Amino acid sequence: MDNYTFPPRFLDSLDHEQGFDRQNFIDAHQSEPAFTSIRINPFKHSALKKDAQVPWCAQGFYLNERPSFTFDPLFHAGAYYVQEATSMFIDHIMHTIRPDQEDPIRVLDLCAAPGGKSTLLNSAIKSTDLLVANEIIKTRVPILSDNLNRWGTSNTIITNNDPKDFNSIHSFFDVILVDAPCSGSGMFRKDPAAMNEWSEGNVNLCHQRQERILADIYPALKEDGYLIYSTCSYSHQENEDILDWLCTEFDLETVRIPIYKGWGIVETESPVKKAWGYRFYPGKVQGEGLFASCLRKKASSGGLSNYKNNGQQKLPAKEMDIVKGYLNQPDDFYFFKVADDWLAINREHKESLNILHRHLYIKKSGVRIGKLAGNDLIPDHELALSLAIDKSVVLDTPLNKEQAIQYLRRDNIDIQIANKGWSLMSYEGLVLGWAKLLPNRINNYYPKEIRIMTQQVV
Ligand SMILES: C[S@@+](CC[C@H](N)C(=O)[O-])C[C@H]1O[C@@H](n2cnc3c(N)ncnc32)[C@H](O)[C@@H]1O
Repeated sequence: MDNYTFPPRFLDSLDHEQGFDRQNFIDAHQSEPAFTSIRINPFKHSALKKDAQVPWCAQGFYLNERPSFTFDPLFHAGAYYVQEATSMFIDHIMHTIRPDQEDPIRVLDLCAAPGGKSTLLNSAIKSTDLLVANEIIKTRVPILSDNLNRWGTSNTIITNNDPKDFNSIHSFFDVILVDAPCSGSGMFRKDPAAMNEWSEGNVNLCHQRQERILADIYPALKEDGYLIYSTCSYSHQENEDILDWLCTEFDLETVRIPIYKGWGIVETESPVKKAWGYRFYPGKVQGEGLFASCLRKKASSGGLSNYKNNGQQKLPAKEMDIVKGYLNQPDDFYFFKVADDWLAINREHKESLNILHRHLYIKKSGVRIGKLAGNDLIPDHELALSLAIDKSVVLDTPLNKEQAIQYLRRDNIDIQIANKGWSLMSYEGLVLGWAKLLPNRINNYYPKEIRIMTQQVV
């Protein structure tokens, strides 16, 4: 990119940063293309074409060319997520702090939309662990839900809360990720227009907001629990200064994450408390700018709160039997109803769900199975994408690529049908959604909010 003009004072502000090489950084912005990378869904196997491996994430891969993801049915089926390679470092942190199978944990992704790091965390934990994915901005919750629905797991709760709403939930989470809103300089190569927004004043405002968010969420972290903090900014104030502030104001200690020299990641130390941080500079790594760090809450910082849960819905047993019939391992689930909808979440999370319900605004929990009309289930789209569905009890219609795109557009599907009733619509063995097969037509139930609306460029 030839006409790359960094904001005045931006490069000067980085000159003293550890590992910053001005010329190398400028060259990377002017001559290197932004990289395309995907992270595959370990729960949904497919024959995806992958090129080189992202060094710090076993499920991360670079693609030599950027395909049209919108027109790839495997993307809509949740076979992978398109994510910055550097963001995948959070996977390495998760595997470092939790190498073995232990007791179930609760993980919070506080600033979650659109859900890149939530799907990553979801892959890094077990189904007996819980993920709470929170997004403060209401209009950004649907994209977060869509991405997590595609991932297919049933151990996630999505909330729409301000960080301060978590203040009353003491010592609840074992891991909290704060992927904070920031000044965004790490994305300059992908989004040069963002350069016009950069100013020292904005960096300052971001710093203040980051402190507020972290102070609000701190009580919700358990003793011995981990706080992962990341930004896509290069500014010292939003990174190392925040670490110094955290280690001064709270009972937190720094956690060193092992890295290999060949990865090109710069390890930094905050000036006062010597807290470790990890900087990713284009030119040194194949990816965009990122800062990540990990802290641990000291064990002496106050006792664990005990939560009592007495909540139990009275549910009609006959209906429950019908609903259970659609899941693979129904005994692994706790079933509940919200209005007319039947939902299920991994049984271990019943108590957490009831506790969170008292404090937070829950937008989605576990998997929405559908509504009953008499003895028939009107299945929900979430059930189709879920790993929990028992495919042997429903019809499954395999589609070729052209038919899959017709389906994803909610167009008529060009196919002969022999059966009648609700059917999964699949592509290369992965489910895209539901359709109702009728004697002389197919009713397409792909949700209209997420249908493909653009024209394919050939
Ligand atoms: C860097 S983005 C998160 C990206 C996301 N973690 C991912 O990997 O896809 C920061 C998020 O913080 C949210 N946010 C903005 N202001 C916030 C605030 N005051 N408190 C908490 N979150 C905020 C934004 O809406 C945005 O979704």
